[in-house]
Amino acid sequence: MVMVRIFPMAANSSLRLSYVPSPEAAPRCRSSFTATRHVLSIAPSRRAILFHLASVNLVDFRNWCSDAPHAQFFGIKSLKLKAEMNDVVVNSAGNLARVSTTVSQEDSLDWVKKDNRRLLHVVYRVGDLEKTIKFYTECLGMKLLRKRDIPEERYTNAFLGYGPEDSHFVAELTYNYGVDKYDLGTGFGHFGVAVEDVAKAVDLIKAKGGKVAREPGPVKGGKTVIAFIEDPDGYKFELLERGPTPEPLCQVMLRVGNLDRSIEFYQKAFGMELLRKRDNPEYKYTVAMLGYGPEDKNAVLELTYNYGVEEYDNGNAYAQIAIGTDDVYRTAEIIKLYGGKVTREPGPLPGINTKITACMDPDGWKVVFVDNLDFSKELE
Ligand SMILES: C[C@@H](O)C(=O)SC[C@H](NC(=O)CC[C@H](N)C(=O)O)C(=O)NCC(=O)O
Repeated sequence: MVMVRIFPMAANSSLRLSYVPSPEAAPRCRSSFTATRHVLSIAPSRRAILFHLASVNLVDFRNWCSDAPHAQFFGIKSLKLKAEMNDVVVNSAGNLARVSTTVSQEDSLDWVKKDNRRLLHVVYRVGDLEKTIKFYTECLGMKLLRKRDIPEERYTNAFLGYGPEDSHFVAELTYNYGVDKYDLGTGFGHFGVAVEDVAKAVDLIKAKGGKVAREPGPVKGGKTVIAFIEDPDGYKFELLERGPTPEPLCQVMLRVGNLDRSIEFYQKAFGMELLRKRDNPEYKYTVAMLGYGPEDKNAVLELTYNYGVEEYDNGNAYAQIAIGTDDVYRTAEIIKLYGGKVTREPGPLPGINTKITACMDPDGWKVVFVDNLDFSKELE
């Protein structure tokens, strides 16, 4: 049996809820912690089902908590956890509608590593959607995956890439009605596209009338053959010569003012792995590759530090990277724990219902975390 305390909340009709296991339930849980704490010690996928897939009926939640097979989760692991769920809101229909958590740094590092994270898409603004779609499909060999028009918000999105969105990193172009020009700023670097033959790719792009900003040849200070081209809005694409890869759209390069600060933030707050760091003193810059898996199979973030440059203008053209997570609520708490600025509190997007949370990295680059299950529903 589980005792439930319900506290009316002053500001709205929601109720604040606190679960306290009864004396009989406590031994089964092997600790005297409250059931609210225990909930945080269960596998993220189960929590996701509980709190984030949909609103959960209060009776089902109570039954779930007192159900013997789940009680195994309430054991030793929960003793180690300092995490505490501090606010469960029950809406007027009796459904659990929102959960906010407080987590320790120690636990958060473990959790983010286990979360199912992947770079989903990079979002940026373009002045002429059809022109860009033509350029990406004809010059870069991308496919137009989907398009959505949101007339009430006066914008259209087009998703382009080298494979389906459920398994590939893709470009999400945004066209805002009537806006044909954006400021790229100085902080945005480029997108990376892996090709097997850079010279051949450049020839094709030239034949199609595309702009080549840097002819094919080994990168300065290295061996990889690269070239730079520009799309119709001036976004740079670095073509990188590599063998066949499942993820040709492979990099987003952003400039940062303090590389070690960024690496720490991306590792701790976003759970990314530092895949490699390379200093190029001859050309006075250092790059760090960060992501959720090896570079040959996954898209990565390339953060570049130019010696002595601590600030950039981020412009208004590049928007953000979206990352999948099993739990936007916990993600937001962890970002805050490491000093990240959450610019959109976790919760469902009006109209779409996909749960997201947004934040800024230390240089003001926006990152959005998207609920994995909601995202797959969006793609259905
Ligand atoms: C292989 C991989 O490491 C690269 O391609 S790095 C590309 C290189 N990057 C930079 O120079 C970054 C610093 C630069 N000042 C900036 O802020 O963009 C690059 O662009 N090389 C140019 C070249 O012609 O080789």
